[in-house]
Amino acid sequence: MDVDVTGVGQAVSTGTLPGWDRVEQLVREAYERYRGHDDGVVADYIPVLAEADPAWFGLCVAESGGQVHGAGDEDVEFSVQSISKAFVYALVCEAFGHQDVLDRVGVNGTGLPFNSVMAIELHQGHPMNPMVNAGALATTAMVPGATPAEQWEHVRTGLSRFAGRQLELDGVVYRSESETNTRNKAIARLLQSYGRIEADPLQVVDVYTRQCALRVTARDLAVMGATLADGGVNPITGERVVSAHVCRDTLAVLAATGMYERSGEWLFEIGLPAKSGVAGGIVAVAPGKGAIGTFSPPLDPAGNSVRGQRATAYLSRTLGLNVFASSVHVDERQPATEHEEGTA
Ligand SMILES: NC(=O)CC[C@H](N)C(=O)O
Repeated sequence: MDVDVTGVGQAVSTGTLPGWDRVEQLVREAYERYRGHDDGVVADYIPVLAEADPAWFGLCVAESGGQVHGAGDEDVEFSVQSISKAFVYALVCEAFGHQDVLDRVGVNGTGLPFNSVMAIELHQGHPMNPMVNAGALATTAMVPGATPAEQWEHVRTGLSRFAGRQLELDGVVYRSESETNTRNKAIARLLQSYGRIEADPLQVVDVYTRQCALRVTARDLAVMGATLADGGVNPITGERVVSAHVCRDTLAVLAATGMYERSGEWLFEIGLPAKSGVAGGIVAVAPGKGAIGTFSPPLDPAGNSVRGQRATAYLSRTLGLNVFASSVHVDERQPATEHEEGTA
């Protein structure tokens, strides 16, 4: 609803920050601004990911009220990869309460790459947080289900409820990663050796590999993120997926660790809990307001999409989303951040 709250005949959207009344325009602007940027490298350690078109670029903003605004390749499907870690973590917290997961997995950054084995050794087998592979494997091991097939179904239906549509496995990505994921198998065995997982490590890796191969779009990511922003209620379907408490905990973990070893810089500049995946997706969540989903395959050395980071930084500033900003006004004079300029 638009009402005149300015007294001078200017319509302002209610219940949101000033930038939201031109969100449609800003999404298009972000697309135009970054579509020509071609820095970054498409991931190839999962062989099939190397076939992605480096020009793909889609973005989408989903508001808590259910409005969705997209641009570019917003409906191109890609594998969710590590972004699944955030939502599986939420599902496991919903099932067991966060304390159990906190004790087993932790919430502190490792300062090391997402697939680091050294990080596990440095912390006596503690996986440290659910957003690196060790912690994600320990989290997936906790997913409810009597068999790996039941656990996989719990993950697939759970992530589908976040997205508000049935998500499907990308069989090609699943097989490609299954044939090459010796490192994740080693990480799972290492966790087993430290008594951190009791289930069969290879079966845990298999469920984890499937969860990473679920197909999503930038639009799905925006809706999934907006469900976390909304305290666990999907803004499109109206379904409660997880509790508000679980959302709060998940967003705190994302703020601390979601962008790998660049999480501190990201939070400092962009001020939003976020999660990235090596296929090129990023979801960034503005609690109580909505979420931004982006997709573009070329990555920086930490594994975060280059165009996705820049577009999210731009939208965070222009929509006034930084969670640490005290003002409810979007400061037009606020300079562009290094992430937007590509100098970060
Ligand atoms: N950062 C990522 O997206 C990594 C996910 C990938 N499936 C892996 O385990 O290596």
